Amino acid sequence: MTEASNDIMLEVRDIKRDYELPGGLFKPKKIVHAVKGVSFKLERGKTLAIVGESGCGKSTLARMLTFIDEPTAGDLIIDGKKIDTRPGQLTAEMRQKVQIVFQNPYGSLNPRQKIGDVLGEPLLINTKMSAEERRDRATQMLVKVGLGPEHYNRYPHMFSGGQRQRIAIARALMLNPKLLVLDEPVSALDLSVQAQVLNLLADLQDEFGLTYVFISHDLSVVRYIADEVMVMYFGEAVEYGTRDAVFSDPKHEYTRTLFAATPRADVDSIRARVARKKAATAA
Ligand SMILES: Nc1ncnc2c1ncn2[C@@H]1O[C@H](COP(=O)(O)OP(=O)(O)OP(=O)(O)O)[C@@H](O)[C@H]1O
Repeated sequence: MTEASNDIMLEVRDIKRDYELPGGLFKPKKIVHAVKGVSFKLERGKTLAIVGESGCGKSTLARMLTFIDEPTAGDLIIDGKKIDTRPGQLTAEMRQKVQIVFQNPYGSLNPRQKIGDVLGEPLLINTKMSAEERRDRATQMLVKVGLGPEHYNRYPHMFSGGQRQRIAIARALMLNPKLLVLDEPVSALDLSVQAQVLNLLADLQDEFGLTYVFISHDLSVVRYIADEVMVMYFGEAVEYGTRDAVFSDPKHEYTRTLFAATPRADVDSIRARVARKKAATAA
């Protein structure tokens, strides 16, 4: 069913997610309203950053966008199609269209799997490609993310955190997705490595026309990467607008507090690093 304009990659309408915490003998069961009705539209090729402190519902939203969690209510429209989020209803095509990259580059790769197999697995499961075609595509993707063909036969422990995150990004791209949900993808990395991975994400976005939902608690990163910003607070979107509008004129008290708590130097230092890195790459 076509529902949205062609320019819109992702539309979320009043999405909610409740969790039921079991009660005990004398304790009634409790409902946690993790996401309380969030709506937004995101154009193709753009980045929406979702920001907020721990427990505000960012990861729950990310899990709903990537079909890991079923919404309690609300609609999800991806690439013009309304998604039937009930278990077992999702098409393989839609599953391939949306991929996720998690925060922890150490936990997200199987230590016993060679990198070539990590990258080849989605192709093995979802396509009819031959072993040689899978190998070629995995090797090409290694190069795209700034690694090399020589890394194909290595194991995850042989890589640094930044390299592992590059591998996780490569794996997410193997099936040509259109939408990438990045859940704190650089939070576990050193600042200089963060800048490199952010640059890589920006380059890949340009090259493949990707749309990003970028979850972060780090305002300096958000300021660099986002076209639009949503601030979540206790499961609600308390602020939503273009990056410049949100940063220059935050409407909600919580956003102002959040901004006041982030030293300006952090923002400037990461921007400067990214600019230096870009200049060095261009030279
Ligand atoms: N599976 C679950 N069962 C019960 N409650 C949950 C579950 N997952 C999340 N919650 C609750 O929902 C709320 C939102 O959690 P969520 O993990 O989405 O927040 P977050 O902003 O991503 O935080 P963090 O950055 O710490 O991951 C929290 O109160 C959390 O305890």
